[in-house]
Amino acid sequence: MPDPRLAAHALVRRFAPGIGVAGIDLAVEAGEIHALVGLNGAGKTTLMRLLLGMLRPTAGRALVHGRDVATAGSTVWARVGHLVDHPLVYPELDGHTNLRVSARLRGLRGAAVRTAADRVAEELRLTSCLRTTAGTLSQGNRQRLGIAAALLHDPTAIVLDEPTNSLDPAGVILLRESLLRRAAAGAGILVSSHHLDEVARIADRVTVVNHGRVVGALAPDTSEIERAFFAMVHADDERLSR
Ligand SMILES: Nc1ncnc2c1ncn2[C@@H]1O[C@H](COP(=O)(O)OP(=O)(O)OP(=O)(O)O)[C@@H](O)[C@H]1O
Repeated sequence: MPDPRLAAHALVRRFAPGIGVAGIDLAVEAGEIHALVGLNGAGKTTLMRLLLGMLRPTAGRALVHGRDVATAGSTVWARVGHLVDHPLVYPELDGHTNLRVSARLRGLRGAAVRTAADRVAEELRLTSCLRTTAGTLSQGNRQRLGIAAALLHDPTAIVLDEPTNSLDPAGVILLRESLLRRAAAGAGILVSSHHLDEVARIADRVTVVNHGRVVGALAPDTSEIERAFFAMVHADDERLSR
């Protein structure tokens, strides 16, 4: 079996005030949408930042396309797309220039830059934002632009931290369709969300994180998935408080 697109092996990240990630094993396979759910502060963003090499682990390993993130080279990162923390958007540039800059940063050159920018703008219905300075866009349109910048080079490993934040219902649907299409084409996608209904619609696997650890998995077709989520988290809290 080929390497997972993304993998965590006994990943730990401690911070001075406490623990962010306390020993997580996780894999995101090709063709899969893998959702991370957890309460605020559970460790989802920290795990994603470790998988993207934005944070160094205290212990354990993070792999992207089978390579340790600490030593992965530019050809490996050129096949990764991410939106973690804030959309990677330059506020003083217009939408189209932002997309072209992103394409270049991802290694695209020549005519491929414009083609990729135009295609993703069409896919995420961004055409009306292309001539507008990004800093003056609404929060939701800035988020769409950030998602477009993360996806325009057709990455095979995708990491999106709460991508539906600020999106309107039309944006949520466009993102859903885009991720399903990309997974069907072989991308491995890790996505965090607080919207369990949306997660249930798109995810192949739902991993529940609590206090920096994986505490279980929910089948996406679980009826009353919110109730099942809270039951799992509360059971873990109870175990820890004993
Ligand atoms: N740079 C940092 N310095 C200190 N502590 C941090 C840092 N980053 C994260 N933490 C802590 O690590 C824990 C996990 O945070 P993280 O942001 O990963 O959670 P999360 O699941 O993404 O939460 P949310 O749903 O609120 O985005 C929290 O206790 C947080 O305070």
